[in-house]
Amino acid sequence: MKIKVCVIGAGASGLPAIKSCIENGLEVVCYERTAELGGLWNYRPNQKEGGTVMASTVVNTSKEMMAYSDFVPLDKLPNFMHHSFVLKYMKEYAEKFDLLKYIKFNTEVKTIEKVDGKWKITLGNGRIEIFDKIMLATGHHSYPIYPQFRGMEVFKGQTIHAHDYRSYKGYEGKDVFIVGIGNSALDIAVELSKIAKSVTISTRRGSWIFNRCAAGGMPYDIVFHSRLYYFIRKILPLSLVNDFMEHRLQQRMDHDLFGLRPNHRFFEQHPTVNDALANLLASGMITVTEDVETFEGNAVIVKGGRKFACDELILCTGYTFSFPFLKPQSLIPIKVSFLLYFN
Ligand SMILES: NC(=O)C1=CN([C@@H]2O[C@H](COP(=O)(O)OP(=O)(O)OC[C@H]3O[C@@H](n4cnc5c(N)ncnc54)[C@H](OP(=O)(O)O)[C@@H]3O)[C@@H](O)[C@H]2O)C=CC1
Repeated sequence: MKIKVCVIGAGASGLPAIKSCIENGLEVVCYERTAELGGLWNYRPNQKEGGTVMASTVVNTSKEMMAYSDFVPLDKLPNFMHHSFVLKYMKEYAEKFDLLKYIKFNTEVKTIEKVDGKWKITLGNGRIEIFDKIMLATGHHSYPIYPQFRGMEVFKGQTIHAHDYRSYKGYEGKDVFIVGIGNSALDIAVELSKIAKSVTISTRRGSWIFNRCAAGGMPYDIVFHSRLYYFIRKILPLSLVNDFMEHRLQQRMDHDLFGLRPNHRFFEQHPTVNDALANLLASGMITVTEDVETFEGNAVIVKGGRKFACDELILCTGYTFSFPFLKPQSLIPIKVSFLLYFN
């Protein structure tokens, strides 16, 4: 008898998971909560639950590095794709390998329990299904982290998390204050710098800012995975490789001048990728400042005492993992979310 596998989520991971099951002779069913595949890449402006990209998102991994190894993206596609191209690519992948027939759309998984060594799945419509194995492919951009800052209760402006940001509309002429310096923060800051009255980014420890392309226009992530780079990283001490990278980044933008230099070395953290920030800092359209200290009615005060007018506070403070449908939650212990990527 065939092993019965349930894949939950028809996004970037769910699709190849279905394909692998078929290739390995397993019986597979995929449950997808929404009406379309693509997960995060399925842009839904009015989406509240789950995650979705913003209207202008261009992925910061090159198509050469993010592609499925068995489905090469078309040459005519740009190296760094707008989210609509990413979604189209995923749809073509699903069609090419005939995956759609395994996906039950508009089907939410309510609970997953382990009963007598099998997985009991209760669906939104109350139906119960039993599987031998499950694969969770539900993404990790659904549960935003909301930091609590001192004095936040007196703030009279509007507060949202990057999770709920879709486009620049509504921010025209506003004083915008952004917390965090990850990729969400910089994509939003760059977009709003063109239309807002002011855009300030607050960071508690800075970041190395990296460009999509290396000198000569080759995507950096391809250069990094070349044999030459692997060789260099193997023979040289990491501190020297860090020195080299940091020197290159300093040549593009002085991280000290703009208060961006972090305590960590380049290869110690996920880098922030942004091509426009350097110019916008140099032209005063974006300001970088210290960590938040407290709030006033329509202002944010940062450590050291500087005060910034603020109508719109955007928390770009990242995400946590959660699998609320697991009963009990301890079925997958989450100690450090980072581990889930690698284990
Ligand atoms: N164009 C693209 O391809 C995009 C890709 N992404 C990806 O999505 C993922 C999520 O990105 P993102 O949403 O930026 O989240 P990240 O987790 O990458 O960044 C969160 C930021 O918030 C800061 N932060 C967290 N908590 C606090 C706090 N209490 N006070 C002050 N600062 C805080 C962090 O600072 P600290 O470092 O000090 O912890 C960090 O700067 C990443 O993998 C990113 O690469 C996101 C947007 C666009």
